[in-house]
Amino acid sequence: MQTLRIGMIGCGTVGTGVLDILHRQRAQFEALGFDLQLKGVLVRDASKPRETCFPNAPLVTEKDFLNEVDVVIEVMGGVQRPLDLVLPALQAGKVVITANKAMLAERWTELKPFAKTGQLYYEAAVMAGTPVIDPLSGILRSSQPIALQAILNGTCNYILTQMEKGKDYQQALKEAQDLGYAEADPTLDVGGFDAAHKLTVLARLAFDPDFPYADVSVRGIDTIPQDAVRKALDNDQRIRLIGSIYAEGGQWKAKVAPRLLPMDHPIARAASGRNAMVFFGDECGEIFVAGGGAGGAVTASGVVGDLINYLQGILGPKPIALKAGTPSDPFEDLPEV
Ligand SMILES: NC(=O)C1=CN([C@@H]2O[C@H](COP(=O)(O)OP(=O)(O)OC[C@H]3O[C@@H](n4cnc5c(N)ncnc54)[C@H](OP(=O)(O)O)[C@@H]3O)[C@@H](O)[C@H]2O)C=CC1
Ligand SMILES: N[C@@H](CC=O)C(=O)O
Repeated sequence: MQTLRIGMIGCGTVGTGVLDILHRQRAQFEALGFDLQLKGVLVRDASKPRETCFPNAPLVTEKDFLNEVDVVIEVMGGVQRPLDLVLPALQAGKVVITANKAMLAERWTELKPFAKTGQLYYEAAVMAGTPVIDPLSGILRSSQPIALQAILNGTCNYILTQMEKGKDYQQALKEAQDLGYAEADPTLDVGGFDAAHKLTVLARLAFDPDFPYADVSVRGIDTIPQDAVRKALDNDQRIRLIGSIYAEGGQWKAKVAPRLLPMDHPIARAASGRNAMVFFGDECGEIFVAGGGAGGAVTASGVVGDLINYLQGILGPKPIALKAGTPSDPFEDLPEV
């Protein structure tokens, strides 16, 4: 049995879920030949009560234990602070698993070299535990990508679904926060920026490794009136916040915007709080993936899935450049709201 020393940064909605899975799945890690040792869990307030089944989780407020681990799991959030914590670990040759799409999108210059070496794992950063990074960096690479369209933010999908049921925007946002879906700053969700972070991660992974976050055109749902949501329903349509990547003039483009979707559109059927993605590839055709996109347990399952991949000898996803091919606008018939 090989000992694997783990250090975790953050123990909130996602971190608590990670601790639970690490405890519940310990037989699986042993079956893979690993004895996992949790050396520390960095938090702001170690005395705060936390609901986790992990016995005696070593909660600390000092980062020194990170020098003594093999794998760092970052589920804290933010941009500069987590980057300052994970970069030394990556530079020391350690593996980093993160759910932090804001850090990935905004500080790619520093992180990309470690994505290239396969030290950086980030399945949970996009669509939580619903697998998209894994297939896009694996089996779907055999196809020339044409376009991608997706619901990438669980909070917005929850809010819009609840507004369809007549609930007020503020009440629906409060519920999404209570469910653990929203970011610490919910402006990131409703303003479309969280979806833009995730779209950037996807764009770099499957289309252009250097796609700039600043090039994503972003609109959110914070100005969508209840009337518009109702009117769409009356016409057998739904308003959803859609992220899209497509080719135009020989270049990849990325856009986040609220759009009108026919009720029977595959991604319009994603239930309250869930995410969905359609990927169009020349050879594979249309591939549809849907599932939980926010919340503690499902996101934690993506994080621990990365750990299991690492333990099985699978490297983190490597970004590869693919030429923008056939000009495509899969949204011709999905008007912006
Ligand atoms: N919630 C979700 O559905 C999803 C979240 N993510 C990403 O996962 C990450 C974590 O999200 P989530 O769990 O919801 O966030 P939470 O706000 O619930 O948890 C954040 C954790 O980080 C700790 N923390 C925050 N700042 C500091 C600091 N300066 N020093 C030490 N510890 C700190 C907090 O400590 P304390 O507990 O003491 O306050 C807390 O344990 C984010 O990057 C988010 O974008 C990704 C996919 C889905
Ligand atoms: N705030 C995010 C959480 C997961 O990434 C969302 O609502 O989708």
